[in-house]
Amino acid sequence: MLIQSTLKRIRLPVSFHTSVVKFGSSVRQGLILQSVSNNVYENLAVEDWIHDHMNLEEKNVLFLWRNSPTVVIGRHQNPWKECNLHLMREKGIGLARRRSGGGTVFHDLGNVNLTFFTSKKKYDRMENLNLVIRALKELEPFLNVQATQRYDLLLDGKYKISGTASKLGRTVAYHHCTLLCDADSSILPLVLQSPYTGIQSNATPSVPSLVQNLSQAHSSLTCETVMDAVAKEYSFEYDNKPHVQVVDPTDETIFPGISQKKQDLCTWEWIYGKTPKFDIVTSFQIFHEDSVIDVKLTMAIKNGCIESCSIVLPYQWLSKGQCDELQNILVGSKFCSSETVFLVSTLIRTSPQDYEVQTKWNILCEKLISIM
Ligand SMILES: Nc1ncnc2c1ncn2[C@@H]1O[C@H](COP(=O)(O)OC(=O)CCCC[C@@H]2CCSS2)[C@@H](O)[C@H]1O
Repeated sequence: MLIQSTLKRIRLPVSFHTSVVKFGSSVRQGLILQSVSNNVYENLAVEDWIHDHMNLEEKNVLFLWRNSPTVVIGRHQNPWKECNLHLMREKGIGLARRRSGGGTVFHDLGNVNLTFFTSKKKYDRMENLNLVIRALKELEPFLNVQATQRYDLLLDGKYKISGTASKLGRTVAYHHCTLLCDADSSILPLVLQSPYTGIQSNATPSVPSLVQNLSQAHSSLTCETVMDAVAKEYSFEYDNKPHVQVVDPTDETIFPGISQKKQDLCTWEWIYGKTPKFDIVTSFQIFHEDSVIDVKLTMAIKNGCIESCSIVLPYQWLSKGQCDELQNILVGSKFCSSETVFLVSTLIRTSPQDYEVQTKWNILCEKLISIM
């Protein structure tokens, strides 16, 4: 049966079989899946699942998905360098690290994501982007949209409407790209602007651009019309009737083992801990009881954990021993505000009833968590 050649290691349930059969038995097959979920971790888990389990030798897959407001960083990026984590927490905007490389983008329900899965041999980003351009031109024939050498899509030669990233496995590959249709363009530049200074890192930097929504150019270009048009063009490419299979990424009967994949993508160890090793070299001032204290902070952070920490300040303000106590408690801990608050409050509780020292540790703790 066809399904046996479709799947390498797993068995798909009946609902999937039916849709697969619908696409006939020709060698060129294109399956279109659309997620019902707006949860970034669930959608990234679908990508992982298809990458790990589907046989893409005789079948290409297009996955369409949208997320609630989230910043998505590349595999080798530093979130503290790429975005404003405080603003994101304040606004309830999530953070996800994807498996592919490249830069940082903002997603919300006005942004469509397209993932093109193929065998490694058939992987061709320009072909996919040309398909997207054709789809957009079906909707608005005079739309001025071009692909660049770095696989961005530009509107009117100037405004980025799509960014690309990809993952090449041993035999399979995927190319995924965004399409800004009607995203929140006022928050986008604010969340992608890091307020933190003094980060020294070799992590992949993003390449900022001027962005625009497609709906701003033509009100007809909404997420729905654009997704439909891309699905139509993709079907046309594979001589299929346009048929989009709606999938639920939490359905273990369709995607066995997917909840574990989602869990992996949600962990602190993946999102923050995978940040390439970096240093923070910075200085700041503390205003305390009519005096100004100059503080120099140097930290090395590896796997998201503080490997070394040096706080240099006038010892008349905080003795060397008290300063060392603070440094020592931080070394080995996560570079994370909740962990730092917990550790400093533990330090305060175990110390003698010295109110002045407790206040000073608290002030330093506030400064530290402001950069986390
Ligand atoms: N949603 C979206 N679409 C297009 N461009 C964006 C978007 N958000 C931000 N930007 C702009 O791109 C740069 C970063 O460009 P840069 O080239 O550095 O990175 C990318 O493009 C990565 C694209 C990843 C696509 C994946 C597909 C599914 S999961 S995420 C950023 O500073 C903004 O100026």
